[in-house]
Amino acid sequence: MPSTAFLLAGLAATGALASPLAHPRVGTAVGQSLSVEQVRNAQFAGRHGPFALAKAYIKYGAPVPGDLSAAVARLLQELGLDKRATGSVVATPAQYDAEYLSPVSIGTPAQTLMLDFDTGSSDLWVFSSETPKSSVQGQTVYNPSKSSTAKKLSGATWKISYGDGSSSSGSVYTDKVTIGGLSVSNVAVESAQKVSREFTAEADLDGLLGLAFSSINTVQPTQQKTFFDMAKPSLDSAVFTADLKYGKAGKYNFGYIDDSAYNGSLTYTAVDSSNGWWMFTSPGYAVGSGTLDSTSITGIADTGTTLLLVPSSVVTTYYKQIRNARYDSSQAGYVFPCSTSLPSFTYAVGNSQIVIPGKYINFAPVDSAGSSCFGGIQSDEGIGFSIFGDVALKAAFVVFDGSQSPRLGFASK
Ligand SMILES: CSc1ccc(CNCCO)cc1
Repeated sequence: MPSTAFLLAGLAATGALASPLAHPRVGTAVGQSLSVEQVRNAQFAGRHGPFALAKAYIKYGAPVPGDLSAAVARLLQELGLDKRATGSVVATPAQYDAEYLSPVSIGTPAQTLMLDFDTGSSDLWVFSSETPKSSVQGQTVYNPSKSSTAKKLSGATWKISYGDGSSSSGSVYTDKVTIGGLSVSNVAVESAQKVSREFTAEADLDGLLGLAFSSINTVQPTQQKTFFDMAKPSLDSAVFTADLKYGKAGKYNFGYIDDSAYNGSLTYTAVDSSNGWWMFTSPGYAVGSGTLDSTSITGIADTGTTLLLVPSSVVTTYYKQIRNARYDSSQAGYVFPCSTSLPSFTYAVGNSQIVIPGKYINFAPVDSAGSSCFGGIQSDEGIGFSIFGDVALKAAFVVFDGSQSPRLGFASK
């Protein structure tokens, strides 16, 4: 939270604390008389006593008394003039864009870990000094005992399982967390005392940073807020954006929308957050240059899932267009020759459309021979809803709007 003095100085600089009447326009001298017209200072932050009083203290370099400072801080908040913070951080793809990792600094002095920002879950958990050594194979660990700002959340525990069968659990600390210049104090940092083998195998992944809704955070007995929810009060705008890319680094921004990062305009669509996810309904889809099929697809925007998982009927329609594509039961998914030129897949968002280029849908070879490749579009069978994972999201600039009525914005890029 910027200091009151900082914010006041900022207001003063913008002229918001200046007189309501400013920039007198010098009249014309006629004979001996001179008329001076005064104009209203549109930037004046209104008639607020505390600002006027504080201005006098600032003008004469006197310290602003505590209660005046508190009155000013309250006024700044009421006027929404206290929001200044934003953040921006790179998102680097692991091999085959399986996941995207971003540097996150935790504690004092900073301990920087590479975390997977996951809009499909709501726990910030890390490999730590409490993770069994046998389960740590290359990861960087967070050591709370080396952070002067770490506080043990006494009696708190967490335990999470993910859709891909992986899991982790442990104890909880609160500490300062900084992402791309945006620092938030007292964020719940969940220390892993157990991790499943899938996480041990991901040497470059030091933990997850959940960006779904805090209602599905797993900390007990007292549920904790996500980093985004903790950051919201100081953000310019209650949003974060995901700009993931095919085979190269993308970006997560917090608190603002970079209008230079996308083409055309953003199309917003309603979110059902009742299950804690960024769930929305796409009104239709198309394969290649085909016409839009008005089969709607309801799913979650999930940066922590690699693939696009949709209803089997949609999957069949897509792979029917590809000669030599087949369902390989040993891989539990559709595969095709790696040399195949794949059709695009389009998903509608409101009245607009996001086109996933065919090459994004060649996920990875299924064997070292590299002859057969695994599709980036697979079935959502058994999940209960679809998942717009990285294969879908990296074709768009996505706004996660966490205001009073959460919504998602999509634009092509
Ligand atoms: C083992 S690497 C890993 C990365 C992200 C996640 C969270 N989302 C997955 C979809 O269930 C789980 C495991």
